[in-house]
Amino acid sequence: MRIRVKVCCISSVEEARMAIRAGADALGLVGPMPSGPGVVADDLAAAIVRSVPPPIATFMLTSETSADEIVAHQQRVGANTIQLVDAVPAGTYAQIRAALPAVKIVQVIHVVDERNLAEALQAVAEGADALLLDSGNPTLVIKELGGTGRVHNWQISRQIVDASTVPVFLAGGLRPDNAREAIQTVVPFGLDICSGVRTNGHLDPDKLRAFLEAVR
Ligand SMILES: O=C(O)c1ccccc1N[C@@H]1O[C@H](COP(=O)(O)O)[C@@H](O)[C@H]1O
Repeated sequence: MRIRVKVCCISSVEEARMAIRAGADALGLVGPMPSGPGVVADDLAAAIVRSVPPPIATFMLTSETSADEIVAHQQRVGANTIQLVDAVPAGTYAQIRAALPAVKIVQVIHVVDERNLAEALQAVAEGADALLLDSGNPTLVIKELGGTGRVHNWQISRQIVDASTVPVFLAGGLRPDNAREAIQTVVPFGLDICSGVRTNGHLDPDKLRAFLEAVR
């Protein structure tokens, strides 16, 4: 199966073009977050979304947890996919779907221990279109909701992939030199990458090429 690649933390129309030229299937735009290096303002995210041609998917990362705020965020940015980087109350997906029927919902699970398997299956049961397994720590006073550059326990991620009935993306500390091992260990639907293809915060065409070569 062809592994899908989502290039996250896109911060300009030029970076979006570079990622698409290199072979990205999806782009990530990081909204306001309690921490992390990849945040872009909503108006810039909206301009990037408008520049992206089909069939490339645009994922809007949101740390909002109420349906009204999540819907308002999507309406400012216009992305076709919402990536929820924090846990949301039961019933939130249904409320989002009622307001935005054409928009896909991806739930992030921050993988720490075996308890995350139940959390992942609950998100699937609630109707998430896909899962994304990352390495944040939402229990910190200042929440870490992604963009950590750290890998997590891939054996737990593999258990989630095996149990999930929806596609699962793997994120967290992925780089050109660990991408193949990640695919072999976790067998995800796709990989999601931010810091591993950047140099001094900028998307690096050489690292991006090396990553895509390693993956495909
Ligand atoms: O990048 C950020 O600033 C960020 C902040 C809060 C939530 C998510 C964020 N980025 C996402 O984190 C993954 C993993 O990043 P990395 O590859 O470990 O650096 C990234 O793919 C984005 O989806």
